[in-house]
Amino acid sequence: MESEKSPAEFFAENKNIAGFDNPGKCLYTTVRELVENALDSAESISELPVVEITIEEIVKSKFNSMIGLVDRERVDAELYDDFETAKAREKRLAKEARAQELQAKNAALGKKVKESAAPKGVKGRGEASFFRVTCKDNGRGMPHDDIPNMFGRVLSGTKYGLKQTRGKFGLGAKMALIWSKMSTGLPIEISSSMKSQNYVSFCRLDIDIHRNIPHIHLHEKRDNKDRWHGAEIQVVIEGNWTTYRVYSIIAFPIILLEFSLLFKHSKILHYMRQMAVITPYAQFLFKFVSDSPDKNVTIKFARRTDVMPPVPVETKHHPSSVDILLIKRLIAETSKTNLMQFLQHEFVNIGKSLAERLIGEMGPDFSPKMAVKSLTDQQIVRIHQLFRQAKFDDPSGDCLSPAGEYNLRLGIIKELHPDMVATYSGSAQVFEGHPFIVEAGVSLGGKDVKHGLNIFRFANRIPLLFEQGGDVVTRTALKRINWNTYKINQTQDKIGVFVSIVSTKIPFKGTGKEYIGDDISEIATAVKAAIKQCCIQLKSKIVKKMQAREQQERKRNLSKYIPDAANAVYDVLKEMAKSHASKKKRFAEKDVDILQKVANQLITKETLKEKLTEHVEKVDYEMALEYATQSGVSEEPREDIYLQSLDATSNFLDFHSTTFIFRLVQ
Ligand SMILES: Nc1ncnc2c1ncn2[C@@H]1O[C@H](COP(=O)(O)OP(=O)(O)OP(=O)(O)O)[C@@H](O)[C@H]1O
Repeated sequence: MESEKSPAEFFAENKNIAGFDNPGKCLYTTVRELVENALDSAESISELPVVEITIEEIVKSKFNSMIGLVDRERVDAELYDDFETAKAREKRLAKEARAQELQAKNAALGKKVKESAAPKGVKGRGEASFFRVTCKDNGRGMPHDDIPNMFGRVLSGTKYGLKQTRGKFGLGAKMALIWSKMSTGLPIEISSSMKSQNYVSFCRLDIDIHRNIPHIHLHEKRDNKDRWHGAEIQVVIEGNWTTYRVYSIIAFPIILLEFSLLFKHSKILHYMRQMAVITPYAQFLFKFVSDSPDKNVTIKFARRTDVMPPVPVETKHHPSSVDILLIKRLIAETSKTNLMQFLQHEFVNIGKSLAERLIGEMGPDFSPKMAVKSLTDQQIVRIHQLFRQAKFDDPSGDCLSPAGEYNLRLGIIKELHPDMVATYSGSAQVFEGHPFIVEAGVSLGGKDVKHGLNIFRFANRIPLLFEQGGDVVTRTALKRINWNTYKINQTQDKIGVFVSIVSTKIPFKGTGKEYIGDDISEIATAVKAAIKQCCIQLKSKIVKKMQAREQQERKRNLSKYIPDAANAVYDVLKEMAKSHASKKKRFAEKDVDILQKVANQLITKETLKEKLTEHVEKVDYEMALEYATQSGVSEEPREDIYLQSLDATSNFLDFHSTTFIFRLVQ
């Protein structure tokens, strides 16, 4: 018997496509999807995002009581997959303890800590943990009646226009709901309120996977006393939280180290940190809550700027970017009747005269007035072929919303505290009819940065954390940049490479859409150029720093010899003064003056030391001045200082000088 699969069923069976491959990834992807929806929502109403994410671990017994299942003790232990004999357990624990000790030692010595440091749980599928994930935002909210369909129907509605979006599949929260349905059977809870709405919509629903329709448990309006607007989504899923405070067990004293280890083990925290880099205008509060306090984490990623990139705007398709299916869809959905209007209105960069020329070129079967909906399959193929071969102006990048050089720089400084940073923002370019912009940052030094290359990749302003190896950014940074040329040591220095690509189409590779391939030469070239631009800026800073260091060293070396030199000169003067006193030798008038002062102790060793020190200082100052005038004071490395007001609504008054801006909060 033939049966048809609903889209929801299809994704339930192929959840790896949407990033739900294993419990760890499921928790990660759920958080990601909710955070990205929250940002989209706040940005869509130009509200500076405030996003709160809470992951609450629910132990199995608590979970069972939540669903009304009586917890049963294991009776027949050997029946279970994770059964371990007493001897095997002892062996494993000893091995783990040894590994931890070694780790602590290595970490204390500043050695690289292997990622596998987390103690592995015992083998078996029985390890399931449950998590309540809550994400609250201050965004647009959702219309009361639309909520069930927004969350409970996969692939609902077609997006007609084209624009830069954070999502990869248009599945996001729905996939999280399907996963909760599959792993815990619990519904999703949504609270939402739109601006100036006097009620909060509350909806508890799950999805009828077979019929691909929402199954509503409760949908009601509640009081909105606080005039809140935004959304709060809560879902309970099976997952895995892989952060272990390995060293807290053996009371390792350095908190900072613990923090960096935390980052090492948690993709979610990595993600949050990278999101904070690319979204410095948002405030994130991340909480992990469990029954064991040493596992709990609260991290606030503060907002550092009020400057938000513009909202990406919808654009029409570029003729060289469409395929046959898309042309058919555009024909089916267009409100235009004839071919001429269709070409002019449904694509960018086809004006009236170009439309006429194109139709002429299509052949005698085509005419400007012909009904567009009457085009045959063959005729559509002809149009497609012509679109592929004809020359069109490039699409403009105006519809794109890059992070902005200022924001990228701020983000890097606030999250990594590097010693040096350079950023660059390229102009819009095109691949296969899609505009794209590459922005880059390169930093040196900083907090929680390992030696060598640390690569941070962003696509449409979301961090990409998996499948780094094949990515165009990784490959370019590793293979096509000669770091030595820029006085950067590829293995010794702590190098941060940040590349953000925005486009109406990100050419992701792999089923998980976690990396951008290296095969699109336009993108590869732009990435290389952007990184190089940063390196060039850094090189001049590095050279200046080196010169400054040399100068300092010269001063230090000269100062080192001052006591000896003063002693030697003083001894000579003393001898001369003696000779003068005993009239053994005659001296010139002006020397006599000095020698008398030496004899009368008006010039001492100390005087000489003082004078020499003064001289070294003076020479050093003069050289520094000369150097600064030569290289231009304005080009001196300048560090930005940010003062954050306590009250975001305050008015500012800025004092501008050539070297700083002072902002007064009124
Ligand atoms: N926090 C939120 N605030 C307001 N609307 C939301 C929020 N989360 C989801 N939505 C609405 O629900 C819809 C469905 O969300 P979902 O994540 O399933 O798909 P998507 O956002 O369209 O796709 P993707 O997440 O892959 O970009 C969204 O398009 C949006 O309109």
